[in-house]
Amino acid sequence: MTGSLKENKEQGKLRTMPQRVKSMVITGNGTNCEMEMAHACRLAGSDEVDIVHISDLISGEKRLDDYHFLNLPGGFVDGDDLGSAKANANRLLHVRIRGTEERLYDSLRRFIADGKLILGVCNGFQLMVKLGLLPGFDGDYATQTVTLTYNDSGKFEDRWVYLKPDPSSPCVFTREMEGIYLPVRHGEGKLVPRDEGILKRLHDQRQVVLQYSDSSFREAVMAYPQNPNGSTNAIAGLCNETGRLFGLMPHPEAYLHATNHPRWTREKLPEEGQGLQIFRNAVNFLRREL
Ligand SMILES: NC(=O)CC[C@H](N)C(=O)O
Repeated sequence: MTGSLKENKEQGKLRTMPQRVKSMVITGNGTNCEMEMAHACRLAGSDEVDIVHISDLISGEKRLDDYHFLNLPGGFVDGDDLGSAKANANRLLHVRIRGTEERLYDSLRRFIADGKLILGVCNGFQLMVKLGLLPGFDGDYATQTVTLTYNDSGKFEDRWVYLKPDPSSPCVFTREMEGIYLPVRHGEGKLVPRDEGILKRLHDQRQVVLQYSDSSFREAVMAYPQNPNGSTNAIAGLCNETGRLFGLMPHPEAYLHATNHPRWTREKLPEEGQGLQIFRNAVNFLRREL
């Protein structure tokens, strides 16, 4: 990380070379969107992208410290037993890295303290919430204050949704983005805060990054099917206070190219899918800031 900075300082100038951005995509135990996440990171310009099995983090073979951008993909980790991502959250919280006293969670805390970026999609968002990484009030990441639970419809929802971003949110991933159209595919996407105070704080601190909306992207919508799960205040995505941790139920890695769009043969669409901008914002931010 400091290599290029040091080299450039030695040449008597501040960094002129762009920082090399290394991305990790965690997989294993039922994750199934890791290839698409890795593809999105590569298209966004990440210099290195590794798909890493969680067992290789536990064994110490791979280290979070060696990366800048952590991707937590969608899927069915541990078969959704005990509630989506709950068992995996406990794994991260309590399992120690082999031969050390450090838990995976400790390395995650260091990753966050270093100002790096984490993106959780669907099952990855569920993991962040159950770990307390989101909304992560006051950096108290071990306390869970919101959950993602069963859709009001009582069934798995697989549809495209309209999303309204909050332009005043500190989220680095959605900068310059207006209305976004992306697919959801989940059984447990309804966001429920612990109490009214938590909900108020989420809105006051502009941590509600995305809301399910009408097709003009103007109004947040509580009604089904635009709001596919009955999520409180139509919340589809949250960031932490710094905007560097972001989780969302819809899948940005599933709309990288026009041909991913359900009506691509009938509508005139830009060649690039809207989801890619989320990854590009992350990579560009890391190049600038780290
Ligand atoms: N696509 C996903 O990541 C799904 C997450 C989780 N298995 C659910 O159904 O809610």
